[in-house]
Amino acid sequence: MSMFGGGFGGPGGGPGSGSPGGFSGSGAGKAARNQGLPFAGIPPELADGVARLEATEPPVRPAHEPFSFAPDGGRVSLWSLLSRRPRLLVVAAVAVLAEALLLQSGPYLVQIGIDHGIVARSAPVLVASAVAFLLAVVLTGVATGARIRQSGRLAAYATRDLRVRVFAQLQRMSLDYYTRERAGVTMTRMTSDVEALQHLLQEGFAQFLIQGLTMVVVTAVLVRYDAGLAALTFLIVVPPLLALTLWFRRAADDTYNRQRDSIAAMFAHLSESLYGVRVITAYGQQHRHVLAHRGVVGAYRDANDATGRINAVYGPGTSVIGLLGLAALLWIGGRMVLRGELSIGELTAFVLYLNAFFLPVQQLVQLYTNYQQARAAIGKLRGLLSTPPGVPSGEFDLPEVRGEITFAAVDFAYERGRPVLTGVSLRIAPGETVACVGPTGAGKSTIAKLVARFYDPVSGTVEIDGHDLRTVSLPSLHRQVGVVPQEPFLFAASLRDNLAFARPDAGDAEIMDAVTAVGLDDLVARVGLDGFLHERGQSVSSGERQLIALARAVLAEPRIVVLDEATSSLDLRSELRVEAALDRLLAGRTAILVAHRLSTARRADRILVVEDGRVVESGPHDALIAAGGRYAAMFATWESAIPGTAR
Ligand SMILES: Nc1ncnc2c1ncn2[C@@H]1O[C@H](COP(=O)(O)OP(=O)(O)OP(=O)(O)O)[C@@H](O)[C@H]1O
Repeated sequence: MSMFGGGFGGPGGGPGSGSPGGFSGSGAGKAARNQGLPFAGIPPELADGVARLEATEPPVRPAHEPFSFAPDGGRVSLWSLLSRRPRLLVVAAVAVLAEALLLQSGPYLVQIGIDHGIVARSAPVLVASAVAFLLAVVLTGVATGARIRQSGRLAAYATRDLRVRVFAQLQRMSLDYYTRERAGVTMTRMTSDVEALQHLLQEGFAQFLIQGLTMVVVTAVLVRYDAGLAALTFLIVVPPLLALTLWFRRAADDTYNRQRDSIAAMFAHLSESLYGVRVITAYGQQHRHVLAHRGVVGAYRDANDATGRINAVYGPGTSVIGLLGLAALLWIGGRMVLRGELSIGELTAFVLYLNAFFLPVQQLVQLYTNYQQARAAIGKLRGLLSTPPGVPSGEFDLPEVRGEITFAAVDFAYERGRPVLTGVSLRIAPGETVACVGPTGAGKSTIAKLVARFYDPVSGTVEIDGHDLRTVSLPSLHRQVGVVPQEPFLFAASLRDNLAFARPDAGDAEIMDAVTAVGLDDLVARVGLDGFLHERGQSVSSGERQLIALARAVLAEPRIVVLDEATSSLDLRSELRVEAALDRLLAGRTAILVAHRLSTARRADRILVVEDGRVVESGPHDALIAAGGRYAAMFATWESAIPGTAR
């Protein structure tokens, strides 16, 4: 899009020149005018070309995905994932059934060919059985193709559903979850854990059915050929196989859980190191981090080693049991052929079928490993999905509020036994601006967080216009409470998307109003509304980040503003711009500010001094100065420390 705005602006405006033009002619025209260039408009042949291209595009259905704050419940199983698309499931199951049955016709046709063709010296029977064999091979190929395609689609849908469901749950979780859980662990749930399931769903589900069915069919056929021989063979094979499988299951439970946990630890360390790369580089701690990573990767290696060890026993163990069964069959069956109780064709078919019995056992061993892995992954996902949000949404839709905030005897603690706020009671009138000041760690930000309902009080209530926030629905609350955090977060997206984050439907004119209100016009002129901001806003200055956050809040038009003032100091010009933007944002709104600069606090209607989780003083700047209490002392210290603080 910026190509149109920049590219046609004139000789000086290359695609990278970043003029603010959008696709619309007016935006591009404005850009050109800003540069003092005549705007030639979009050439008609280009516009026609775009129209033709649009006409050939298939209609795009808007994405539909219901979302609510109702707890997920965490019921997730392989069956629940597959059964959400019953039609696809039935088609896949039919393909599996056809494949399994067709696979079993081979040994039977071989037996007919030997006994009734070769031994009976009948060429037509031999040819007929050979043709039938060929046909069975072709049909098996077709059924296998259909099975792979359908089960692949089924797995792709099931994992897509699961990913979206887990993501929705993450959106539902409140801040306490994100404090507790490391980002890397959450990433593992979404990547490695879901992938472990995908593998099983894609191949495992069909293979389980095919191999299971094969075993049932083969058992029936073997019994029909010679019930005694079949019973004897199973007696030799089944008990040791069962014992080995039970041992494997117990051992796998533990080792695969360890594997999941160690992958999560590895991702957690990786993501933290990526986020913290600037600190690591600044303090030259790369080597220490490499060693630490070696530690977590080593734990993952150990877990893989453990799974490898148990697989090294289980896989060959089942093979040996199968081969011993085959040897026993040859010995017993061979003697029966010698005694004339069994034809040579029947023994051949018996041996082939027994082979066909053990092939699935081998496959099932592999699948069982996948299954154990997937079971561990499901356990972890279930844990995440069944975690209720610490701050559940209420039912009541908050109507348009006047903006009165009341704290009634509020106690709060992030961790049990470590109180952060004690007995806080206060009332903020509609339209009033209140600034919280006090020593670091006193609980100022916590008061602000309770107003935005990032957390609930341990006891007491926080109310807006007399409505206890616990009863209020979160979307209706967050529509009316705008939060400007201490460190504004910017997404890797265009400036427009970042500004209009709270109101994606806002038009360019509204966005530009907000931009002008906070004095960000020069940034927009430089990078354009379509200009791309890099991850976490690294490509803009810290003052600009603060102004973008303020413009975002202006555009959201909240009744109540909760603002945690940035502690990073700005140059005088930027600070004055931020202060002016703040005035514009707070005008006519109820506001609670966490003020780290007393220059901000003194301009508020009222100041709350917070110490040790209690409000110890409250009043306008002049009154508190006249009272000569803690605020007056803080202010005197601040004034003497910073020269020229008359502002
Ligand atoms: N998520 C959290 N989990 C546990 N303890 C926390 C959490 N957030 C803050 N705290 C603790 O709660 C206390 C109050 O923190 P708060 O952020 O409200 O202080 P503040 O007055 O805003 O400090 P500052 O001026 O440094 O921002 C501090 O002791 C802090 O260590």
